[in-house]
Amino acid sequence: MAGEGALSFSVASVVEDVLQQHGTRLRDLDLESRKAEEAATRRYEAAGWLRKMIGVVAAKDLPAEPSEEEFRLGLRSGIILCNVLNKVQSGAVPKVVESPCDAVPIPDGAALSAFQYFENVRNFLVAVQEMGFPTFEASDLEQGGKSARVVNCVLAIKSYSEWKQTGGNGVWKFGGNIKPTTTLGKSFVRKNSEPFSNSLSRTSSMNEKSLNSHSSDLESNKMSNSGSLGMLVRAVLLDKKPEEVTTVVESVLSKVMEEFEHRMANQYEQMKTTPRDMAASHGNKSMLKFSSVEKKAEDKHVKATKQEGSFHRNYIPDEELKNRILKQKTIFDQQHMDIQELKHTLHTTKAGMQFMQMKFHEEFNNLGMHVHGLAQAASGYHRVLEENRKLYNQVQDLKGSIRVYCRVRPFLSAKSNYLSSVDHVEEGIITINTPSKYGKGQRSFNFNKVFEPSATQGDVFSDMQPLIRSVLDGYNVCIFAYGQTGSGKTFTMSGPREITEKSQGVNYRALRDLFFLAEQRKDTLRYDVAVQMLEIYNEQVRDLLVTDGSNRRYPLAIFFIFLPHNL
Ligand SMILES: Nc1ncnc2c1ncn2[C@@H]1O[C@H](COP(=O)(O)OP(=O)(O)OP(=O)(O)O)[C@@H](O)[C@H]1O
Repeated sequence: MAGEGALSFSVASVVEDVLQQHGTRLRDLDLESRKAEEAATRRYEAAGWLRKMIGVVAAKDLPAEPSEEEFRLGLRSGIILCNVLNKVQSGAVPKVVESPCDAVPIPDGAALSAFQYFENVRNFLVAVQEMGFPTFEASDLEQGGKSARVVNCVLAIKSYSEWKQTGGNGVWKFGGNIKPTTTLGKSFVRKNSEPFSNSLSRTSSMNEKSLNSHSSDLESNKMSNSGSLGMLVRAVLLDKKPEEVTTVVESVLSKVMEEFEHRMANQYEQMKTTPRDMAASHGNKSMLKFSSVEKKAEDKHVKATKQEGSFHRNYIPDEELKNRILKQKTIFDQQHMDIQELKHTLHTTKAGMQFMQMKFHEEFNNLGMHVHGLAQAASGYHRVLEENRKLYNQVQDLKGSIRVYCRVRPFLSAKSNYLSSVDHVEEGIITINTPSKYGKGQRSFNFNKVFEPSATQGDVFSDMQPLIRSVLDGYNVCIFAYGQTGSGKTFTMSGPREITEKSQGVNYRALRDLFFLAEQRKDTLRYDVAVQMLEIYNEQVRDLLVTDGSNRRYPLAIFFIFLPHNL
């Protein structure tokens, strides 16, 4: 269809232009003879088709190639026309009056009976008009020289019949008009259809030219153009010298090519415009139902066709248009499905988020309750701890604010054979053998605890250790050693000359415990540690940690010792 549309321009008019350029005798050409030839071709086609439709016998009055007069006489009874129309559209003419004396030919020029005239031809014309075909006047069959409109009407019926035989797909077109598939509306009737009448008077207006050149159907137009073109070419070449023929032919061909390209460009532009219009209407209202969009596109197309009467509009391929609409519908449906799927996903995600938010709040509340419980437990723990400390220190008090321990130093290696004055040790009581003038005597002394010579440094410190904790709880504690020279005071408090971890005395062990406990409690308590070291010797007190090098001694009279006591 597109190809036909592109090539459907009047080739004759193009040739005409070329001939005018070459100064030929175009104006002298016999236009009338050309018209007559064209009319004859169309008439033969109409007659041939009518004969074919009703059979040679029934069409005996209509020759295969009738003159204009033979054509008129063959059809004026209306019988052939009515029968053919009924074959094309069953029951189109309800009643057909056959000739009263069929065997007797009707004399030329003899008028038919009024009965036949009005019944057949009028019924035929009414039916034709109702079906939307180009019609003619009944008098056209009574007067000579008016058969062109009759021919046009017959060819229109022929075109419709062929369209129906091919399946009746899409819309039926004839002479630039669109005929609906179901009903044939009166709005498509054209009464003054002179085929190819203006093929040689080419105008600058594309629309006018289209209307003129397509007043008959496309096929007949092609044939007419072919015949006309042949005549033109022959006429031109007859009075041309042989050397001029090449130039003229070249000009004709180049002009035809130029016109062809021009028409192709126009056709292409229109094909681009139509989908763009549809796309615009689809794009702006993409969410509307497709049916309404389709209807709008159809309406727009029909309106444009009616208003503009553009030939090219009619040649927009219907199948291609349908395919495009179907394709766009498929894309639209797919996008609609995608949107639905996205909506579903969004809904699911939203529900998931809400569920997670609810869970989060639930767990956050649980955590808060748990933390609250822990805080209460911690508060209780601190109360219990405080109670524990009090009880602990009370135990230390009960053990005695002043405790006196006795440690018996073992014999030094050089005096290992000596006899010990200690008789025995029992439950904090040490019994000493004391010589007297009355014989050997014994004296016993009570202590909080008596450490025998076998007691280790660790054994001695184990009884001091609870007091170290009381220091960190705010109690004052004093631990000192008392005894004669060489009895082991330094050994007990510090250790031997070479100190190991095992031989460390009370001072090292007490300080280690103090720092260990301070480290344990660093999250809740902070301790400041200060050291002072004094020597009391020969009734003199000496500061052992002075850093200025002085060796000052203080009289013992001003020195007081405060014993550890519960504050
Ligand atoms: N429990 C003990 N086990 C083994 N050796 C000990 C013990 N106690 C003391 N000694 C040893 O006895 C010696 C004297 O001890 P130490 O120097 O401690 O006595 P001291 O009381 O400090 O004397 P001073 O008052 O003269 O300073 C040292 O050689 C020490 O190693």
